[in-house]
Amino acid sequence: MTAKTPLLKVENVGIRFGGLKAVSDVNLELNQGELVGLIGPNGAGKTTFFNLLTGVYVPTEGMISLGSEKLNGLAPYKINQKGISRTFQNIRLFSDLSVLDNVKVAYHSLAKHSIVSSLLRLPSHFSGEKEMEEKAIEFLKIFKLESVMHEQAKNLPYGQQRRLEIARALAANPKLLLLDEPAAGMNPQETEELMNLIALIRERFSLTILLIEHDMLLVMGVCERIYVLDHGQLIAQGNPEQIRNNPKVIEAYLGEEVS
Ligand SMILES: Nc1ncnc2c1ncn2[C@@H]1O[C@H](COP(=O)(O)OP(=O)(O)OP(=O)(O)O)[C@@H](O)[C@H]1O
Repeated sequence: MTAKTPLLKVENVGIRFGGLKAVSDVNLELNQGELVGLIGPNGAGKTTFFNLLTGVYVPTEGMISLGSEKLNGLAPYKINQKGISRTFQNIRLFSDLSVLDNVKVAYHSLAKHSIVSSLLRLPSHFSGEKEMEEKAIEFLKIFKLESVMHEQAKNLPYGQQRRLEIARALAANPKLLLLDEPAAGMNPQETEELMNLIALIRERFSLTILLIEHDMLLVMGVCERIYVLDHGQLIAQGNPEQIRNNPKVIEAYLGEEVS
């Protein structure tokens, strides 16, 4: 990939559900290392767009590429292996497992030791497990979850569950991280901590991040560029200042109080 090749390229992508065009003719590019927002009113198609990027839905039109690889039609686990990870609007954790095991499970798909060595309990199985546990604990430190690593995930306060979800997504070592409303349900202090965490992980893991979020303080505070969806179509793109002052965006979404 040359410096000019975008990490993610989305060309004229759309999907139809019966008569509804949930996403239509979307063009979007993300460069390596960018932190970009995706905003829009309820039902605009934002989560559907993430589902298209991650292979949950196959586009009925257009092309999605990660670097030089086409992603259309690949199964979600393949797309994950190629470097796209996501979090969900409604938290999806293994609620009865410990915090540590939630991260270890995410590592398993990448583990070097083979199924055969695991089944036969060969030395390589144990060294692989140990390495995985050490890595998982390192992660939990970054997310300030080390002190609760033996708690069941379901017993964590909401803000910590959100952080654990991001930690799990990162365990797959993605190039591109898709965050679907990570601040939903958080109080202002948790949201601010999350903002700092997003900036930190972007630096630390050389990530590219696409962020769906309704909290405008968060979006405007961390994103370099923002795309705006309305009724499945992109109606604007630009830096936070341009988006804040765009009349179409104000009318469709932001309302006059934000301008
Ligand atoms: N599998 C599906 N079958 C039919 N319609 C769907 C399906 N998935 C999404 N839709 C429709 O597509 C449109 C876009 O929904 P989507 O959830 O992507 O919006 P959103 O921008 O993420 O909204 P919100 O901010 O409320 O999460 C909605 O009208 C929704 O009902």
